[in-house]
Amino acid sequence: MSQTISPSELSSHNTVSSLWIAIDGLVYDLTEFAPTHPGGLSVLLEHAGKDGTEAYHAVHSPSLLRSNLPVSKCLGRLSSPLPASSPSRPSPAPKPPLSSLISVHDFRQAAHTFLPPKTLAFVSSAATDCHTHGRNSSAYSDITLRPRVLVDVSAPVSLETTILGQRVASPIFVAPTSLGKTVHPEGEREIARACKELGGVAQVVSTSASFSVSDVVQAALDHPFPPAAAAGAAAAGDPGAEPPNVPVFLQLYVDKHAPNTEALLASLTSPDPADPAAASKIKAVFLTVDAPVPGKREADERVPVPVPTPAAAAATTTTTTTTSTTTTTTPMATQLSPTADSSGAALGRLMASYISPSLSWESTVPWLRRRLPRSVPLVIKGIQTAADAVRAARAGADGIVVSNHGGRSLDTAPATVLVLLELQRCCPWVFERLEVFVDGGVARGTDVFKALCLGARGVGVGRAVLYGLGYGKDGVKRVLEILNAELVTTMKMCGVTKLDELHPGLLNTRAVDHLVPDSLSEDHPYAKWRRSKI
Ligand SMILES: Cc1cc2nc3c(=O)[nH]c(=O)nc-3n(C[C@H](O)[C@H](O)[C@H](O)COP(=O)(O)O)c2cc1C
Repeated sequence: MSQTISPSELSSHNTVSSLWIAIDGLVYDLTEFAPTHPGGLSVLLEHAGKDGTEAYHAVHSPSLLRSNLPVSKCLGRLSSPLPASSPSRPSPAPKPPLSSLISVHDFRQAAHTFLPPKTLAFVSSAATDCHTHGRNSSAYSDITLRPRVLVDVSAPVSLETTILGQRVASPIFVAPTSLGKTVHPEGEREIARACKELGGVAQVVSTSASFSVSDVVQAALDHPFPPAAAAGAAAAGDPGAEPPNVPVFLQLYVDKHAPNTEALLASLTSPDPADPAAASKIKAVFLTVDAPVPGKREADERVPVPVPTPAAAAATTTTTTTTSTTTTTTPMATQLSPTADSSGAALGRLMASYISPSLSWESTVPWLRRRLPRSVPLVIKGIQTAADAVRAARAGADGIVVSNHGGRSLDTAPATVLVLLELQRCCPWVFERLEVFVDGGVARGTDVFKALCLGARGVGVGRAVLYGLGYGKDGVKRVLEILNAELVTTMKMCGVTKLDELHPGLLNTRAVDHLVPDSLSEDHPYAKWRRSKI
């Protein structure tokens, strides 16, 4: 790597057959890697022969290059720095003070005022007409509570429980979401710090996160214990008291190129003698199965693809890849302009190009089970029918997440709380065999309460956490604290002070019962399949 490379030499390697990019003053040969780049080849082509530093850091962690590319692909140092561009980004709108936000809805509204348009569209959008997205939430309000009164609820409520054998501070967990850096420069690492400060909230880290799961675990390990937990241990006079747990799970998208996934799992699960934490880096794997192809999220597709100003265009052709734009402040969006196609420019779709569409019960689940130590539970995320919950149990999964990707994958798929009811009706034994989780549309402590009453072991929150992340770790903490506090209030109002006292009898589901399938049959109850007529 002693070689120095001039800007003019760099600029001559700007094609698919020879694709070099400078990042942080070093020149990388990405020719072989480019076709498998998760964000697509065309993003790299935009930066080919140029300085991609800013675009790279907008979405990736500093360590990602080092961990994914052979050392030999770092060709040398750029002989002279490329002139810095002067992007004309509008300054972000001021944020309402954090202390003024007292509900998840407040956070959502606030995010609409300050997140850049492309980021907001990516985070908030859902598939096509957004029916499922809306019903995920509205189905919770159709289920009513049956409070018990004149019950002594003076005892403090502890939300501590276990998820997949891990001690957690709350049954509410952080659902996996991709590209955290589009919301906050520290992305998923900042979420990890918030989870630790809350005493060990479980966090599922996406394969498409801006930071690797190892980086996220490290951020949590490096972050100080919450003062309350430290004080509690000291007050108990127990120096050996267990520190707050760091329950980080990996959400897995299987790569079209299976060896990439195998290498990822091997690196995260095999004990590394030089790194005692390595063996415990991931406490479970959540295999996502509800997005074999990307959903059609029109709000995300529609946000205008930024058109570089003439000045910026000139700058990009001669010196730098950091385009200034007239329409957006999102660095990620500026990277993606050339990749917009006849379907639009959705970040979700562009990021999903590496995900394998050929997973199956027969091959994928046993293949994955063989690649994971027995101590690492396997959870299937994206179950939407009782029949598939049964398949997951029979395939040897340790858990399932009833999920429709927050309504981002297939519109008019059922609201997730209705699927929980379907499981209760058609295969109640699944709750004994597996840990059942649910996510989608959770915005209130009453929603969490209802899901727990229906047998959920934990309840995931996606967008709400990202809206909180707009304020960094304190925002994430506040979102989760609000939900925890609302859950405790609901429990006490319903005459309950312990999580294991929650049961379906605290709910009235009659308004939705007619929507819940009543059989495991794969057939329609009366419409007949006449294949010959098709
Ligand atoms: C911006 C965004 C990115 C997401 N990325 C992923 C992902 O990479 N992997 C995954 O399994 N689910 C992903 N999801 C789905 C969430 O894990 C979760 O199922 C969903 O957000 C729950 O619905 P909610 O947002 O209404 O809480 C994503 C959701 C959002 C909003």
